[in-house]
Amino acid sequence: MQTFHSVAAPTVAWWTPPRMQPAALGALAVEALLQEARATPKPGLVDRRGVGAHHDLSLPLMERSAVALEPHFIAMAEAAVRKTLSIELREELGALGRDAESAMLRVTKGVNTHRGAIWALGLLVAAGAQGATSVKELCNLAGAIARMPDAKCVQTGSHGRSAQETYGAMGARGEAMSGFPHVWRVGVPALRGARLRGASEEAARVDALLAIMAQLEDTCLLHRGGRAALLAAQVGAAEASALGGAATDAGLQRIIALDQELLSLWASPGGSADLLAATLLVDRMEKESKYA
Ligand SMILES: CC(C)(COP(=O)(O)OP(=O)(O)OC[C@H]1O[C@@H](n2cnc3c(N)ncnc32)[C@H](O[C@H]2O[C@H](COP(=O)(O)OP(=O)(O)OP(=O)(O)O)[C@@H](O)[C@H]2O)[C@@H]1O)[C@@H](O)C(=O)NCCC(=O)NCCS
Ligand SMILES: Nc1ncnc2[nH]cnc12
Repeated sequence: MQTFHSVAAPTVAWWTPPRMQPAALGALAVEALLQEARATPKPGLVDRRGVGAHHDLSLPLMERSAVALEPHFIAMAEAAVRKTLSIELREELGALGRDAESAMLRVTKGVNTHRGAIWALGLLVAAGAQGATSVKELCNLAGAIARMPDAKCVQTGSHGRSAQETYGAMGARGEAMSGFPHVWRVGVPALRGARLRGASEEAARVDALLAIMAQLEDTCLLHRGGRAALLAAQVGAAEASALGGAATDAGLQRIIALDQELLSLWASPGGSADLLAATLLVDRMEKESKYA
């Protein structure tokens, strides 16, 4: 009779991917902002066609602003490497974010190009620096950081705040504190679904924006045009998606019609644009962490 000698199973050390380095995280954040700004056509927004519903923005200005933010995203990632998830980390990120806003205003000569994006992408970069790798982990950890108090954050009046008071909108703060649901549950699935259907990368990015616009309570739209503007954007984006999105003629026609509608309302979905950038960032961070 054959005897079997027991062989001790090799102890499997759970392999954890090395954390992405702050410099790499900063570069990915800027790349996401540049890809967002250049994606075309985006209803009401700055893109390669023009300036959308903005008198003070342009594609070159958005690009200069994005590039100027790289050292600030790196600094946020470095802070998240040095500190554990704590109020101290939250307060340091808040201070670094305000520094980034000041740098943005210096580069843009006072124009608000990326205030919301600094907030969203800063939190996600910090989450990546703390070792989160999957899309969901990144959004969950960024949400946990956002929910921490920042005693040094002076609550000034803002368009988002007034939209919150007038319409009860959650805004950028609420989106982050909820763990970026419009990124992991809406933007990333739309981006990856469009790619799987064979859409070009640019069309997939526009489709991700449409999916976000169709569901997001964007305080930029509320600030500019109230509920009418928000509804026009949500309905138009949903219709464009249902017609096949940016990879189809019918979808493109509806996108251009929506662009005209938003221009006539002088309304711009800046918050949705930020969450497209956040979608592109976490999509790439997850990929990079698999091959780190
Ligand atoms: C939490 C803060 C972002 C402050 O938020 P709050 O809502 O109080 O202040 P706002 O200045 O209104 O910033 C909100 C910006 O966030 C984007 N956004 C809007 N809706 C949403 C949403 N539902 N989810 C996610 N993000 C959203 C949007 O930002 C983009 O649009 C801006 C450009 O568009 P534009 O229409 O030109 O905007 P304006 O120039 O203001 O209006 P006009 O005069 O032209 O009509 C641009 O910012 C894009 O990024 C909203 O604008 C955070 O900034 C904060 O707390 N700051 C204080 C300092 C701090 O602690 N920072 C560090 C944190 S790590
Ligand atoms: N492409 C864009 N156009 C207008 N506002 C924005 N905020 C962030 N990205 C934007």
